[in-house]
Amino acid sequence: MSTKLSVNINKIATLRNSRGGNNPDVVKVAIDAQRFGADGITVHPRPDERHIRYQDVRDIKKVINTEFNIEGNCREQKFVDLVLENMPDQVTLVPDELGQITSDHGWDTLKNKEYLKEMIAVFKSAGIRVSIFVDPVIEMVEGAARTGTDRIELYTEGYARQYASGNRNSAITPYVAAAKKAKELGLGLNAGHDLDLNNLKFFKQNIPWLDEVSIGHALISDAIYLGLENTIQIYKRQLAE
Ligand SMILES: CC(=O)[C@@H](O)[C@H](O)COP(=O)(O)O
Ligand SMILES: NCC(=O)COP(=O)(O)O
Repeated sequence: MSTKLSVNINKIATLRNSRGGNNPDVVKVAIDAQRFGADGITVHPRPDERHIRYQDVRDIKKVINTEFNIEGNCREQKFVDLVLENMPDQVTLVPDELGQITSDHGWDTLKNKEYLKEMIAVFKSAGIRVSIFVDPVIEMVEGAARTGTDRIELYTEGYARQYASGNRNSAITPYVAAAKKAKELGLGLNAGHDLDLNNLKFFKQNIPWLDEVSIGHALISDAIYLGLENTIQIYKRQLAE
């Protein structure tokens, strides 16, 4: 089964915002990343617009010819409105608290079951595929299945940290178990956060039915040395059967 690579371009916007102009141009990068082989573009407009701005989402939507994935916290009505206005292929719901430096946990799908059911229904009724950000915990995957979500996105920072410390077999174990449970329950399966050129191939080899990975920070960092086209092609080769 092929696994799609969705390139998260948040960090292009970080660089652009650091000088106040429009260089690098996030719309041009979205066009080129797709031309270079990305199967999708992911953006994560945060409430403080530290990188991707709400207007970027509108501008990028116009140039999408692959898949568009918008990530964010549906507790922000502004985010919900932005998603419904721009109708991406997928929305990924992430339980970020304000002021987090990055996303660092999945949903408690047991405590938030009714809330998630309500919000997922809003997007699904608009025809948008829904994925929810989940830790690799069996009970959380089972809870996700009860919310009506189409997919889960396994939060992979824990895997990346353990892999980097040399414990790749213990790193992958909870993710394989969670992925098997998701498959058993009929959930689509995405993964993301801190995936990189070192750890991606092993993750895919152990979870071959993975639908999509969304990768940003490491991929954009690698592109500084290797070039964006070359980097996207190298990442895609890590996902090849
Ligand atoms: C949800 C997740 O883990 C990432 O997609 C997130 O978009 C990273 O956000 P930053 O780019 O703001 O670190
Ligand atoms: N959902 C994960 C994502 O879009 C990118 O995360 P990262 O590769 O920037 O850590």
